[in-house]
Amino acid sequence: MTRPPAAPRPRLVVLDFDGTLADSFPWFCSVLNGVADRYRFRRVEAHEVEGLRLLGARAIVAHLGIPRWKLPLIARHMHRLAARDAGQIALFPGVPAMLAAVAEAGVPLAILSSNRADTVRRVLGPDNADRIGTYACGASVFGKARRLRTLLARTGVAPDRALCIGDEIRDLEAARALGCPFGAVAWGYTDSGALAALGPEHLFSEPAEIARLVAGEADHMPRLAPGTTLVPLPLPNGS
Ligand SMILES: O=C(O)COP(=O)(O)O
Repeated sequence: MTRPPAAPRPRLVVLDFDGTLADSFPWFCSVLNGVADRYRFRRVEAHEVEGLRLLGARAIVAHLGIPRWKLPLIARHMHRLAARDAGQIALFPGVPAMLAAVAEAGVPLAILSSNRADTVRRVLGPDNADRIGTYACGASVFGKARRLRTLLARTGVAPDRALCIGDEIRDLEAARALGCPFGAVAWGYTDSGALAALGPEHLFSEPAEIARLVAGEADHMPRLAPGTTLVPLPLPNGS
């Protein structure tokens, strides 16, 4: 049996932050119900968490009964709390080595996050932060596609050579909207089976796999079926 040809090496790796590089889900759960009380949306009981990890952000927002107009206020408050608590949030094991290996392979790194750039840099620490060429931070919850479009335009990288990596369905949707390949990580906020069901080009089970793929050593990664083409989706309104 012949193997599918290895994908061309990416010219840019675009990383999500929370749930992809930063292990912030325990912190997120610890502050969520306080934010729910303050902004009057549904509290989340411990037994609901696994079910919510199967859903995309739109479905979670609907489940919590959050009206669209409140979302930017809630996100801004959450990001203030994250800035306050940045010292409690750690990177996933293997992330610093992955960033170093990708940088060593000569492939530029960008971060595309809804979180604030100052918080992202603090959690990364100075050595890791210096490896990131571009910070596209502060995207609205559903505004990542627009940020990604700007990032691609600024860097001049063709969408099919920009490998986007994230842990949420909205990360995958942003990549698809621009026609970028997407690698889902199995260690983040969204359940890995729910991400796999959407047919990401790659599914990573540990950060070292990202480095191996980018360095061109891994043509065994799960891929879309041969013949599947990436069709850019229209950008959702307001994103
Ligand atoms: O802080 C958030 O709202 C989520 O951040 P992310 O975009 O890095 O996942």
